[in-house]
Amino acid sequence: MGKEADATFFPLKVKGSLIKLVYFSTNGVDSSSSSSNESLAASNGDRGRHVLEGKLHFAKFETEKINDCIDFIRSKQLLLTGSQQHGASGSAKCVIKATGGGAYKFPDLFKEKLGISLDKADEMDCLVAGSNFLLKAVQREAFTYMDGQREFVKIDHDDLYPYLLVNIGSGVSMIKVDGPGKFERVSGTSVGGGTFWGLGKLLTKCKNFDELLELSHQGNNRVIDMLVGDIYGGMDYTKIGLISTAIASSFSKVISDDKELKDYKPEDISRSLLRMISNNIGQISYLNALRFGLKRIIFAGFFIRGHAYTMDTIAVGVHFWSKGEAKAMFLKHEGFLGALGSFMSYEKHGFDDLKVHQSVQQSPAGDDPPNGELNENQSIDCSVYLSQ
Ligand SMILES: Nc1ncnc2c1ncn2[C@@H]1O[C@H](COP(=O)(O)OP(=O)(O)OP(=O)(O)O)[C@@H](O)[C@H]1O
Ligand SMILES: CC(C)(CO)[C@@H](O)C(=O)NCCC(=O)O
Repeated sequence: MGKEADATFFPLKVKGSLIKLVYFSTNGVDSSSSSSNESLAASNGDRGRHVLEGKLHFAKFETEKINDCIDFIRSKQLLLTGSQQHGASGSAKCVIKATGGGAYKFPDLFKEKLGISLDKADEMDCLVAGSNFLLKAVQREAFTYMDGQREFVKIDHDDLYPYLLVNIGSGVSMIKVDGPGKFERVSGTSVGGGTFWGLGKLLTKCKNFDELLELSHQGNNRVIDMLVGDIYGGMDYTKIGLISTAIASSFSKVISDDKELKDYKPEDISRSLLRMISNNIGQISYLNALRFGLKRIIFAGFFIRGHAYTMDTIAVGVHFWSKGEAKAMFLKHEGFLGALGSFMSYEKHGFDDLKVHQSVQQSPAGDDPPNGELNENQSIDCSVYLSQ
């Protein structure tokens, strides 16, 4: 594969099931000598600094295929740093930012195979930095999802905080974000994306996550879940606001069925499981939003995968419990918050010669893939500032 870029900076989020990689490529344009870009630098009080125009790219790899990730880094020649390119610290050893458990697990492998050192960045700091960056800098990033419709939300920068960030990875973290770098992890639950994938794998024999998610499209959870109507002779329980089709108890129908696991369709199991976990996360999130008076709940993490049924369940749950007061929002680059945040942290941790220009535009909206998974192969045009 040919050389992808002249200057790259790439942080990793190496965790539980997936490795996320965000990298910057310039396509060889150093704008410090171009008059139009010089004036851009000057207008930001950054006269004299190199400005690199380029793109942020996003990639993910299953952790068990870490060698694919290493080959990718090698084949794209991601090992050049911007400062090396500019001769500022040509002899500097190559250090990459990494967050999550893998930063603790894989340093030797990266050292041995690529000769690079992993510099650990705090996971929560990175999640919040990544989320704030996306919400503030990237247009057409945050959206609501209702009745099968995605509606992009224009974020007013003066009215962004506070919000609740719910990161649904293997486990779930709920973080009250009050400003740049100002946040508190207020809650969490171990019933998250890993639970869906783990239980789903056991119960359906699916070999990969995409297969399990795909199955949920075709399933019918009523075969597995006990509905209010099953308990109340097909009627709503109007007095407490529960319609007959509401789930009274997830998975409870199987108790009275004289059936074994093999008698249930994997697609029905997958759908019930997805509904149970999404509902539960939606409800705990709403309760935490209520606890702190937050109106905006941003859901991220790779569990979501731009999946219509997942987003619908979460959004409907938040709408239902908050009686329309709180709003669930989703992000296009939902799974890359931590990796993006560690990208931003190059600035804080010794690489103080790197800044991402905030007024980025996204590549044309036409890039959106039709299957609703929006977060991959969606590069973001941006500028990186390098001090001399
Ligand atoms: N291809 C995939 N393989 C495995 N899991 C996937 C895949 N795509 C989506 N997922 C889901 O994403 C979850 C992991 O999400 P993510 O990568 O955001 O979190 P993480 O960083 O591994 O977890 P945590 O934050 O709890 O440490 C999995 O548990 C699974 O539900
Ligand atoms: C442990 C982390 C933060 C690792 O990413 C995540 O998996 C998580 O938030 N789990 C939920 C743990 C809990 O709050 O019960």
